[in-house]
Amino acid sequence: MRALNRETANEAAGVDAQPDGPVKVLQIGEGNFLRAFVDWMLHVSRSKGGFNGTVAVVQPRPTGRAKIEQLAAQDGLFTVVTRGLEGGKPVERREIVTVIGQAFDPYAEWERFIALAREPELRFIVSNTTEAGLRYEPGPLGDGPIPSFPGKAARLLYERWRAFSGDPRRGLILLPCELTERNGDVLRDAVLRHAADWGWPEAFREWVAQHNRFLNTLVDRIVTGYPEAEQAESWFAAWGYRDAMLTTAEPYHLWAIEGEPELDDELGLRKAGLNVHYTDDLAAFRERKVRILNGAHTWMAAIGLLHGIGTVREVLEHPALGPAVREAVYGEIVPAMADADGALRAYADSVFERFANPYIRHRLSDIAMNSLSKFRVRLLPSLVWYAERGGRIPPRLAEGLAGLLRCCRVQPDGSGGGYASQALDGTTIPVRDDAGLLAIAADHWRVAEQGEGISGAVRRLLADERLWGCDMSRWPGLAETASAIIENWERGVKS
Ligand SMILES: NC(=O)c1ccc[n+]([C@@H]2O[C@H](COP(=O)([O-])OP(=O)(O)OC[C@H]3O[C@@H](n4cnc5c(N)ncnc54)[C@H](O)[C@@H]3O)[C@@H](O)[C@H]2O)c1
Ligand SMILES: O=P(O)(O)OC[C@@H](O)[C@@H](O)[C@H](O)[C@H](O)CO
Repeated sequence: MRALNRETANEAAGVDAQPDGPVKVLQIGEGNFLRAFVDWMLHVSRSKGGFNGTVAVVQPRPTGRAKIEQLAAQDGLFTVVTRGLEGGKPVERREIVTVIGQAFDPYAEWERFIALAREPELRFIVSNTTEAGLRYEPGPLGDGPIPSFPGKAARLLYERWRAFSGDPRRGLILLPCELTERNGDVLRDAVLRHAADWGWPEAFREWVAQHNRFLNTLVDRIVTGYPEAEQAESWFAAWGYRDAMLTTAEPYHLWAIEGEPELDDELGLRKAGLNVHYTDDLAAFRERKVRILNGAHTWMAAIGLLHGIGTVREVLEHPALGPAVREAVYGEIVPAMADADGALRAYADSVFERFANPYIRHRLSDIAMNSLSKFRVRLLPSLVWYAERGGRIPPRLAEGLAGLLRCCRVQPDGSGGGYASQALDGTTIPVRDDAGLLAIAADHWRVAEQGEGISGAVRRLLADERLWGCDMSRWPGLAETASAIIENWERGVKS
């Protein structure tokens, strides 16, 4: 069977996939989420006469090369299957997204990347590099590729400023989708720091600050990536083409953008009927989503993997872990939020309904990627709320922390840079996280295992501010509670 490309899209699905129109969006990130969220939205808008440009996609890290090459081999096309309940009725929709005009590896074609800055109609940069990628990383400026995402964005803006002689009308709108709090502000600050590090003129920095917009945004859609092989094969047989970039997603989607409604004139998203909000108060959207939905995910990922469980739904159906995650959310996370009222509980109800979507299998191993930085953003603020009040240690949040600490009992996996941990039954779990942070965690466990044992490892880990941005070992009772949970697990007392 033939692979998806312009020709097969036309023959097998009657899709005219000639992405014409100027490059208006540069997308830094080839991941499932951006493709099933931003690209899918722009595709919907374009098909309704809204957005009238194309997207150029590059990957943020060298490791994304295989994906970007696959996307390029498919002429930028990929399929999104939306599955779930809409108004109580099951839906399964297939769409071939046709908005990507080019996909290339910026590490292999750095000049081509820089040349995008000179595209007159370029207007937006969208990104998703996970919370780990949206970070200022000092480094030298050479002629070649810049490793970090903010560094790449800075270099690109500098080129644009030079190419258009600082024309205020050529500034860009940056829409980062990372789940970092005030992601637009973080990106702007990192870009300006790079500009200062690299000795670029004050006039450039002024142009960046005054004529480019770094908008804070909040994204919400459960995107579950490539489905199980059996499901994929049966779809391919029915569709008449194969698609290695296929991704599945739930029907629910929300993009809240801190900016004025007129932004929609260029994107056409709201006009196309998509659930996009332009708002001056992103905080409320963000807090409830990151703490409740993502917090529950991060909690389930570590504990579930340790217990040999593969998906979100299986955690919810587990006799002990299902009630435990609900207790974590309703009993500890919701009460620790600013407006702990009925609306938040209703939101939590809707989140558990989405988790239970019978059509999606959300893999814990996907959710677990970069769990250390996710924990800081998604669960730690709830834990801090209790620590600051000096009350009892919230047992379920402590359990989530214990799960993460135990998952971080890692060793190099022999692949040259990778790390692996072990589930409670001794099965290997690959751990994908920042290599520097994993090396720190591995070291604490290694030292403690020479005599101090689990409680020593936990104390060392909690005291290390490089992992959490604070010293969690100072919170009375936390280390003891987390150690006792891990010791119980190791003794065979499962959650
Ligand atoms: N999948 C979802 O349901 C969903 C929903 C909302 C938000 N998100 C966001 O999307 C991110 C990626 O999820 P995905 O489902 O697309 O996963 P994915 O594995 O398909 O893509 C991950 C992307 O992040 C990049 N990345 C990872 N670590 C990085 C680092 N340290 N520096 C730079 N880039 C890095 C990868 O190169 C890749 O482009 C999540 O962390 C989250 O912030 C995902
Ligand atoms: O995508 P990640 O890896 O940042 O986090 C995993 C999930 O919590 C996340 O993808 C949610 O499904 C998503 O944020 C829902 O909008």
